[in-house]
Amino acid sequence: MRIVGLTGGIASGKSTVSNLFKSSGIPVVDADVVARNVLKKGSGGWKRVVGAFGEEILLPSREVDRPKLGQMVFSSDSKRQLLNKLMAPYISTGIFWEILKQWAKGAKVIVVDIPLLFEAKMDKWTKPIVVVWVSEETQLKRLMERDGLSEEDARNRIMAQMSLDSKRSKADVVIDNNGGLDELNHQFNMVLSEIRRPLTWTEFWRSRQGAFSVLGSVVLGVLVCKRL
Ligand SMILES: CC(C)(COP(=O)(O)OP(=O)(O)OC[C@H]1O[C@@H](n2cnc3c(N)ncnc32)[C@H](O)[C@@H]1O)[C@@H](O)C(=O)NCCC(=O)NCCS
Ligand SMILES: Nc1ncnc2c1ncn2[C@@H]1O[C@H](COP(=O)(O)OP(=O)(O)OP(=O)(O)O)[C@@H](O)[C@H]1O
Repeated sequence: MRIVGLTGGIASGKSTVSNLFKSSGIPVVDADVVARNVLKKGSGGWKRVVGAFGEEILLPSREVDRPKLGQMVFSSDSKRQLLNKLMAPYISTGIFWEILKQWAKGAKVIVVDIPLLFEAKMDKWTKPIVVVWVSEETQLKRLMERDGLSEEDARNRIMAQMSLDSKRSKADVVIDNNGGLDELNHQFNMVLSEIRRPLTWTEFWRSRQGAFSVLGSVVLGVLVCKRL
């Protein structure tokens, strides 16, 4: 199985690119969705986070007040590091299960959309790594517009991540998303053909088909040996 890493910065366009992959029939594991499930009321992650940050981060429904928690962690490095530490094991386990589900379904190529792929050192599990890059100016503008944030809040969120230029330097494939959606589509089609190229042998052995081939060969080998 080929596990493509999709990353970038906040509001650089990862979800937009993820949706293009999904429309092309490629399954996507979304780390933000996994992280949201980790914070659902009553879950193990919720208990740890509420234990550390206190009940003031809860809404009357006892769900986490995400904008409030966001405000706290994106304006304090130590609080953000604490949240990352508490949630990381749940998020990585959640991502692992989602990948396993796709493996069991027989997917040959999957995309994992992880905003903090490099920061969380998960990059070694994915190949190739696609970085959706935009200039700081575009990033700030799109983030403020999409989330209705002040410039200060938007800058705090951008500063909480590794710079997009550093991420670009670690990428196997870069999508420059400064232009419009037509331009993005054009680049995406090139990335898609790269990602759909035949699996390498290593990728094949990692797929469900590869594992069954190994199992089949072993069973056949044993049966042949028994007859000798
Ligand atoms: C702080 C929280 C509650 C804010 O929730 P909110 O709904 O406002 O934002 P959302 O979850 O949609 O995240 C939006 C974007 O913020 C960025 N971001 C989220 N968490 C972090 C973080 N800890 N450090 C840096 N950037 C982050 C990502 O680019 C993400 O795509 C939430 O982001 C969270 O639980 N973060 C910790 C979990 C995490 O690390 N998520 C990233 C997945 S790898
Ligand atoms: N090429 C583009 N032209 C114009 N707007 C775009 C383009 N690509 C993305 N956008 C817009 O920019 C905003 C951010 O994009 P998107 O939500 O895909 O980013 P993201 O990287 O997934 O963000 P996050 O890290 O917060 O999940 C959205 O409002 C989206 O519609």
